[in-house]
Amino acid sequence: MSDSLHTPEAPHPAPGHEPGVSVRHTRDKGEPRFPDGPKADPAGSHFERRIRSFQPRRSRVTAGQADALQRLWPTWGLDIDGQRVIDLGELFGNDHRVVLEIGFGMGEATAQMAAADPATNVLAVDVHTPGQGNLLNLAEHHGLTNIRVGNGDAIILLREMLAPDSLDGLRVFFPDPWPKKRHHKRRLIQPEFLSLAATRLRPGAILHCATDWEPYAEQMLDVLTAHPDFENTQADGGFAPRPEFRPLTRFEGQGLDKGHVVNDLLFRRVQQPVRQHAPHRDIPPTGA
Ligand SMILES: C[S@@+](CC[C@H](N)C(=O)[O-])C[C@H]1O[C@@H](n2cnc3c(N)ncnc32)[C@H](O)[C@@H]1O
Repeated sequence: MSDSLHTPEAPHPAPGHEPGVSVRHTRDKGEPRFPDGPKADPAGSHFERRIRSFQPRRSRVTAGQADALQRLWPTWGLDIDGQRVIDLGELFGNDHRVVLEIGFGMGEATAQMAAADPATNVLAVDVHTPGQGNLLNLAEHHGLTNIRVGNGDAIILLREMLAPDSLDGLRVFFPDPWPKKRHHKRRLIQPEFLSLAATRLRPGAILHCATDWEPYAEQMLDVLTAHPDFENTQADGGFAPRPEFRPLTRFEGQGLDKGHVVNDLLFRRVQQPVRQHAPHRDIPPTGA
C-alpha cells in the first residue's frame, strides 16, 4: 500500500472524545480502563519472575484510539492470557499462512505490509495500548481483515498459546535496543528466545529482524549465526539488503534522522527432525 495509509480518527467519536484529545477519565478502583478492550496485563505476568524485553508504561490514548479499542477489540483483538493454545484458522477465519510480528509500535508498517499481501495473515503483538488502538483504526479504515492485534508479552504468546510449527514467519522490526550494558539481558533476540521461536516456526519460515542499533545488529547476527535452528539466507553470511516489501517504520525513521545505520537480517528456520521441544520450559524464570 502507498503512503496514503494514514491513521484515521474514529468516524463518530463519543461525546467528549474529540480527535487527538487524550482521554482522562477517573475510574473506580478495579474498574478496567477499556471495559470491552484489551486487559491490563492479561496473563498476570507482572507476578512472573522473568526479565522482560519491554518497559511497562502507562501511555496516553487519544479519543480515536480509545474508540477503536472499545469498538473493535472484541472482533480483532486477542488478549495474551497464556490460558489456551489458539486455533489460528479460527482466529483469522481462513487457513492462510500466518506471520507473527512482535513489537509493532504504532502499527503503520504492519498495516502497509498486511495491505500489500492480503493472502498472509498478520498476528501483530505489542503491549503498547495507543499503538493497539492505532493499528485497529488502520485495519478498519483500510479494510485489512488479515490483521489481528495481540495485547501482551509475545514470550507468553509463543510459549503458551501457539502450537508447534504454526507460524510461517516472524518479524521483529526495531526491537528496543537496550543500549546500556546492564540492560543487554533485556534484549529480545537472545539464544533462548530463538530456541522458543524456532519451535513455533515451520521449517523454511523466515525470521526477519531489523535494527538501527549497530551493536545490537552485530549481536543478532552472532546469535542467529550460531543457532542450530536457523540459517542465514545471505550467501555471504552477513546482513541482508533491506527488502523492498519492508516499509520504513516509525522507529526506523527516528533512527535515520539521528544518522543511524539500519541492518536487516533474514534467517530461515531449518529442519530439525530429531529434536523434541519442551514448550513450557524453553524460557525458564530468571530473577528479574
Ligand atoms: C522500539 S519499538 C519499535 C516499534 C516498531 N516496530 C517500529 O519500528 O516503529 C519496540 C516495540 O516492541 C514492543 N515490545 C518489546 N518487547 C515486547 C514483547 N515481549 N512483547 C510484545 N511487545 C514487545 C514495545 O512495546 C515497543 O512498542
